[in-house]
Amino acid sequence: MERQVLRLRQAFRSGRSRPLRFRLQQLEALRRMVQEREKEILAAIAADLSKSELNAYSHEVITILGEIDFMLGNLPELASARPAKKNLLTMMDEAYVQPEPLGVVLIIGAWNYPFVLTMQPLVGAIAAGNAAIVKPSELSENTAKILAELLPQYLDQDLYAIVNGGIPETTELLKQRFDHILYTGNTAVGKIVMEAAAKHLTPVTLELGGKSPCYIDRDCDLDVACRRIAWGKYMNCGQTCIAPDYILCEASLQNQIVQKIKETVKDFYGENIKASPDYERIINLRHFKRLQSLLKGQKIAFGGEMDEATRYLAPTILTDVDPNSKVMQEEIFGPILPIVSVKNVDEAINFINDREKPLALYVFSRNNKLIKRVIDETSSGGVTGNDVIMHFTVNSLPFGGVGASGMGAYHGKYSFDTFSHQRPCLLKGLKGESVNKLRYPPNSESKVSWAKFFLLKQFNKGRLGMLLFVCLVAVAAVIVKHPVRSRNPDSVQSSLRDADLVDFPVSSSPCLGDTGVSCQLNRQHLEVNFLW
Ligand SMILES: NC(=O)C1=CN([C@@H]2O[C@H](COP(=O)(O)OP(=O)(O)OC[C@H]3O[C@@H](n4cnc5c(N)ncnc54)[C@H](O)[C@@H]3O)[C@@H](O)[C@H]2O)C=CC1
Ligand SMILES: CCCCCCCCCC(=O)O
Repeated sequence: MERQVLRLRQAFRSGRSRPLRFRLQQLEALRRMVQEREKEILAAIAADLSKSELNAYSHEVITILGEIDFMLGNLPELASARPAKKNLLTMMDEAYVQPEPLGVVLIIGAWNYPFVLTMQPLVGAIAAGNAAIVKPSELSENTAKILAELLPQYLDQDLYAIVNGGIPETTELLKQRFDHILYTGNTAVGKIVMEAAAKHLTPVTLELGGKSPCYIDRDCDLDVACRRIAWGKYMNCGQTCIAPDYILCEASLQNQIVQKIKETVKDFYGENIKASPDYERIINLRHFKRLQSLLKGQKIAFGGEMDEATRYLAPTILTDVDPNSKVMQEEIFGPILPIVSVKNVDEAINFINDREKPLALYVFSRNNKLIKRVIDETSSGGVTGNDVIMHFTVNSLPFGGVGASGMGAYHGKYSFDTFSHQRPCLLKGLKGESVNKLRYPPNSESKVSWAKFFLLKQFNKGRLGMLLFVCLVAVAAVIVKHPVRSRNPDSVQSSLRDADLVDFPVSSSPCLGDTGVSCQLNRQHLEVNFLW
């Protein structure tokens, strides 16, 4: 492992990953991989999640193609230096922010969208000019295997590597020094990752989970709301980090919601859900049993059927759910939808704020003011009003959690920024020492006062006037000493060129007190000297 990281670091040090042309070429190669090997990729995802290839395409492949296209189209702009605003002391200098790659980054993915959760960060890492190690989840073993096979065929092997394995391999990997780690997965492992990263002071992006609430207001089109919620909850068999975890609504809406979701499920998956190519299975027996245990003691208003052999768990709705029950204590990550009743929106807001900050928050209402109010008075990684999941698909929005649901964000420009250092650059000339005396010892009241003028823009009218006056005196002095012979601009210039050094010890002037300013005009330029 150590040698592998070293190999990548050496390749990064060679500077190969930095030129824009190289990054674009690698991104194009990645796009070629997705297009040319689409069948194998879809088959792997499908096998891991008992998913149709059509769903594998629309849940995963499409996102990656979109992300690559975004980067190819926007990289020149994202990677270019941005001019920075200057202060009075640096106005003659060059100031800009230059994004630079971080170095060797580690991407640890989860199993539920095994292609998206590893490849989307990789697109950002390549775009930003880094070397990267990708560690797919061992639970989605087919995707992990196909990635290990395909990536070296398309990408630079010394800069981008796949490491496969489970906890021992990841533990070993985490001992190495990286320049950034982006981890997707559960909160408990997130803490392990962060602890390991801390040993090297490695910054982390943690894409974690949580219970994403979904509030349905009384003033709402319930048909539309229930259709959208059913889509987001039951897609990938509920194994989506931003799936609506539970519904909050007034008790009177409960039965209608159950009825409408029930009808939608029939529309989506037909009478025989088990036979639907659009309905997936639970990833493994451990998760199946965990979900089974969440149903104990609950009122199942719809669904609940299961088959351990195939890890089938039907789309399920629980009603009158006690907020203290187990199903409301942990992220469900399965096709179980509890409904918790609240009296009104105030109680819903309090309910949300009494718990950990979720990864996503959903609000359904005809009343935009109510939606805005819920957004203003709560916190979550992301929000979608009158829909679910969809904020994930907008790559101009940062995707990430807050508090217990994670830290940092990615997608589109935010991926590029996550894997870049925004390096501040200030380029000065070697002239202007007279102004620089302001910051050199010994310090004085007068220097501090000038520093305030230059850096805090605390204009003191007298001081500003004095500065203008000094400049005027300087120009006047030149003219007196070397009268302009004609109005021809060329001769004015030659008069200035010929000028000897003109020196005005203005500080000695009684009217200027301790200003400490003198003016000099030499052959090249007028220089105001600060004699602090
Ligand atoms: N915020 C987001 O974008 C997403 C968050 N998630 C969250 O991820 C969770 C589901 O994923 P998991 O079951 O955690 O996926 P997982 O079991 O695939 O684990 C994630 C990664 O952590 C590694 N790992 C596991 N145990 C480890 C340990 N002890 N030390 C070091 N590495 C270890 C695994 O090898 C894997 O690569 C849910 O909570 C879900 O909400 C899932 C997808 C997206
Ligand atoms: C058009 C639908 C695309 C949905 C993709 C959702 C993947 C999110 C990853 C996650 O939340 O676990």
